[in-house]
Amino acid sequence: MASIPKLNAEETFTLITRDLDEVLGADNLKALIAKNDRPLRAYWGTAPTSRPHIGYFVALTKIADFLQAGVQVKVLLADIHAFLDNLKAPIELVRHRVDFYQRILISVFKAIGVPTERLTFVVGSSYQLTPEYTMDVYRTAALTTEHDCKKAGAEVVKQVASPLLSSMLYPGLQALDEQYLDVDFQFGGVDQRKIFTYAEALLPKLGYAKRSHLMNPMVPGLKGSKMSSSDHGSKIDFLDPAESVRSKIKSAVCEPKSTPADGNGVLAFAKAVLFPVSRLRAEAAGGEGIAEPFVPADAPKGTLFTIALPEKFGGGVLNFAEYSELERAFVAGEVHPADLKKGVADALVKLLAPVQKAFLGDEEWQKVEKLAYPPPEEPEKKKKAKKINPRHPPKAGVTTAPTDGQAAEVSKEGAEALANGVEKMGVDGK
Ligand SMILES: N[C@@H](Cc1ccc(O)cc1)C(=O)O
Repeated sequence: MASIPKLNAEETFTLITRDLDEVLGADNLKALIAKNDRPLRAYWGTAPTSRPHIGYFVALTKIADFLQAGVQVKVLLADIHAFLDNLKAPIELVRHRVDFYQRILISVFKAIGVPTERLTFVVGSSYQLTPEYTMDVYRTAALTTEHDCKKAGAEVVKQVASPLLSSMLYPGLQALDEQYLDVDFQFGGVDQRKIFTYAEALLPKLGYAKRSHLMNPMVPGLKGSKMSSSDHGSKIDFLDPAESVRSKIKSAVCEPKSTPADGNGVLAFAKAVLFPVSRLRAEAAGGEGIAEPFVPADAPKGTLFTIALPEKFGGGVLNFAEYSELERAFVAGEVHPADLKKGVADALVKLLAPVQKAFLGDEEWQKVEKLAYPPPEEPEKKKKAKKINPRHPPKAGVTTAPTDGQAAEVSKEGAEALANGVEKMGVDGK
């Protein structure tokens, strides 16, 4: 990243907050910037659950802005949060995921030109198990109603019919992290908003300072809804091969003349990811520079996104210096959905190429990936292990043969259902 000429207070604030959806506590940040007696400190946290998808580009690109503005940034790999989130994954598995996430995040940061040596990676359990932190978890529990926990976690914590107590602790721990990571602001997607406002109310009650909160917009999934880790058709993973990236974009929702507000996920992705990443690359190349490799070297100066038109329709290239130009042209019907998709797929494939190359050239990382995301058990075997003779159903409270390495208790309802010959099992709530 090219070093930027020293910014004044206003420019610093503008750079820190550009492209964001919302800022809570802006005055506090402005005051710290104006005081200018130490660098600002911030963190972004991620809970290593499912494979990270390309929606993460938004946050990672924004982190590049923070670094450019001189902010010291910590990346929290929130292993305990992943464990708490109704995941039912053993903590050992989560630890492999931490390893996987750290590798992939570093690789993606490098792909977009972020100086990773200026980031500090912190694993949650490295400080969340100390007596001080633990006592603060209890203090938090004693200050928070069940209603407030549920409300705070509604958009973040996995919603299930019968939530585990662990999922209630999740927002409180996230609030405490601001204190223990010693930051001025926490950064995250706008989906974290309810946890952020809860943290603003909680920390002063514990005698700690209220922090500022910066929120990036969410990238809609390719089907027009929020990009979600559990919806495979709507999300593209960082390690998806080029063919799969192309075919997912091809089948994405992209009605002619529609905008992101109408649910056009392809345009929304160009807006939230491709233009900002490209701008970052152009800035790194020295302001006037070209955002190679996304933009061909011979494109006019200032081009951030190009669409190569098919030869059979006359060929040629469309160049865009700003997202608004692309949206205008698309809404005017000057750009066909198929061409937009092709342009977006070309740029994304180029963006992901170095990440895949790094993965394929790193045996250690491949081993970690297998440990972090073991292939699902064969359905045949699973069925066998779970089979219980309905003539001799286990009694309530009796432990059955474990199916996934953990002892499973049969609930009263489950035992009754079995005794009645009902198929559904009440084993361990699964
Ligand atoms: N809640 C964040 C993860 C996170 C966990 C702990 C934190 O302190 C911060 C962030 C997510 O949805 O991914």
